[in-house]
Amino acid sequence: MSAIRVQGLTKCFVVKKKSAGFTSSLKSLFKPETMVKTAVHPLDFSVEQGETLAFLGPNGAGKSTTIKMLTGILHPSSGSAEVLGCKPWADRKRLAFHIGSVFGQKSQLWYHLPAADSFELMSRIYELNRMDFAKRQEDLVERFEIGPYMNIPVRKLSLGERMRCELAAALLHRPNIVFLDEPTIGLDVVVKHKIRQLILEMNREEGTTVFLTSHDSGDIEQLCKRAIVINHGQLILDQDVATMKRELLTHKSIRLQLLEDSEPLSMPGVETVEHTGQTMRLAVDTRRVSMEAVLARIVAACRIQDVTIEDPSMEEIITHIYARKAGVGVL
Ligand SMILES: Nc1ncnc2c1ncn2[C@@H]1O[C@H](COP(=O)(O)OP(=O)(O)OP(=O)(O)O)[C@@H](O)[C@H]1O
Repeated sequence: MSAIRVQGLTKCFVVKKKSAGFTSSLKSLFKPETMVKTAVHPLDFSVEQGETLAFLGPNGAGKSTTIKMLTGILHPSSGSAEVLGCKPWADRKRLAFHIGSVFGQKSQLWYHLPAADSFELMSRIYELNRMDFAKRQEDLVERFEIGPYMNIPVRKLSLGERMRCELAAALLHRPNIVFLDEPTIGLDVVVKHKIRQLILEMNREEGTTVFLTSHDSGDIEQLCKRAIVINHGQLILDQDVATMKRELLTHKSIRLQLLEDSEPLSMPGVETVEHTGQTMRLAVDTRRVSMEAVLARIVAACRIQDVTIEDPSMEEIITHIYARKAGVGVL
């Protein structure tokens, strides 16, 4: 059975037109002119129960608007959506018992209360049986290793500690689907890894469907089997992540800050994009050379002060998708 089925889903907003100049601004204050902005064009896709889907797109592409329609927060302008057999905006309350959500930039835990109090309140909201709640909480606390933080006000926790509590809270009522919006944003590498492991574990063991938005290609590669890319509210790619990785996530960028001037690095599969004094930027074609080999070569050839490794930006990936559709190579 499909966990999510979307057909011709659209969302338009009526927005005020911005006028330039003092007179026009004054006029629009009394008689505002409006225009219709289409945030989501007719969108069609479905997600199977237990799937792990990355829902991607650049800023303003329409991801949050789509998630808001799928969780019942927004009514669509047209089209239909079924989430676990419910029409989200009509059955919002019923659906809330079966879905969970984590928004990396927003907390669903009460900020001034310890997480334990939020868990208690949520158990009442979700009408959990006392015994089930106690057992589930114990399991999640152990699994997410959040025992030491449960009785500290959430505002005093580090971002990583809070995110583990957030995720555990979202899973308290055993949701069939979790909507994760940038769940690892701002976290360090170790905590990111831990959070990803926990999400995968829940997907494997409880069959939880994962609907993820992220700008972090590590989240996409490690968590999801399938990716949908939208741009300007339109679906432009629906493909498995392994293929996407092979075809689109093929380049990494290495930025180096050196302690002393060095010769340009010459290596097959590595292009020096920028080299001024002690800064260097390299583009690595990971199909031709492994990052391990490139980093080993850099360490042998240069004295490094700092190194940053970046994945292609969402904008670069989108340019590539369009170019590929048009039959032009870009990378
Ligand atoms: N309530 C609203 N009123 C008017 N326009 C809106 C409203 N909500 C969203 N939009 C517009 O709809 C478009 C899609 O926004 P949305 O927040 O869905 O994008 P997004 O893909 O989630 O972006 P981001 O990655 O930056 O969060 C944007 O152009 C945005 O300005």
